[in-house]
Amino acid sequence: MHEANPKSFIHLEHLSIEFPLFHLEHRSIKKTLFSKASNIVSKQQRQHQRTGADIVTDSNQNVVVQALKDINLSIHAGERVGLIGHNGAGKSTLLRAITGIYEPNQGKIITNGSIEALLSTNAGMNPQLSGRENIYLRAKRLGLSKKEIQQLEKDVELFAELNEFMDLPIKIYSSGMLMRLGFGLSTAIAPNILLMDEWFMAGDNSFQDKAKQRLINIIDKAEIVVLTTHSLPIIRTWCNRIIWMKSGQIVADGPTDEIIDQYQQAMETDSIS
Ligand SMILES: Nc1ncnc2c1ncn2[C@@H]1O[C@H](COP(=O)(O)OP(=O)(O)OP(=O)(O)O)[C@@H](O)[C@H]1O
Repeated sequence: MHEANPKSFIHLEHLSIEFPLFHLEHRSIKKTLFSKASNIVSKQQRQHQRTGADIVTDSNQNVVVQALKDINLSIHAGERVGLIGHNGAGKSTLLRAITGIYEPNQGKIITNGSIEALLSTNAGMNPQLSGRENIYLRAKRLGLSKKEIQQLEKDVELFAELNEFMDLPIKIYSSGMLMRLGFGLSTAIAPNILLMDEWFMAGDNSFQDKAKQRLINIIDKAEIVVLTTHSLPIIRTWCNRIIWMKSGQIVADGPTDEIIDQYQQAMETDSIS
């Protein structure tokens, strides 16, 4: 396990993110949407296992999805955080906000330490460029030296096993080939802060084993890990802190066993009520 370095942190203050639904401007569509939404909400008010964020109108009368609502949170070096909650609770949005993909509507995101996000297989890659050129592109963004670039290229090439396809544009790759390249690139250099949206594993069995080993390697080296998953065994194995989200807000935050117990109790109560 990596030794805790007090320098890495994630600090979120009053973070809110809304997604405008521009195509829903027409009055009748809004009306239909809200009559449906209010029915769903009233049915689900007692339930923890709802789906999706709240849909509201903002002060300018635009229809928006409230993906995150006033999140206050600090994560420090040594923490392995699992984000849990229903589909659409805001887990991925939270990770994307930390990486800087989404701008906050309100609040602040302050981070310290290099960040790598395993969110999608082709994030940050240019489809017109070859696999090799995409490696150079990433290396340039990371500001690597000539020697480091050579190491990165060798490492990713060996891992991805794309042979002559390495020099062809990635737009012609199959999804499994893209996964090999994207995963190889994202896991080549251990970041201080590792963010993972579910555990992505694909391809044949030998690829899965290799991928798992690579993932374990960067998890061990990272000072902070934040991952979203619906798998409680994965969370129990890897996380020392759980943040339980519901409709864009934090419901509970604490040590893994404590929060998982609360979560399971809530699920049982819902299923028998
Ligand atoms: N680009 C977008 N435009 C509009 N709404 C969006 C957009 N991205 C996400 N949302 C909405 O924001 C809410 C939160 O989504 P998010 O992907 O963060 O949920 P999640 O907790 O990761 O869900 P899951 O467990 O299903 O992956 C959902 O209601 C989703 O529909």
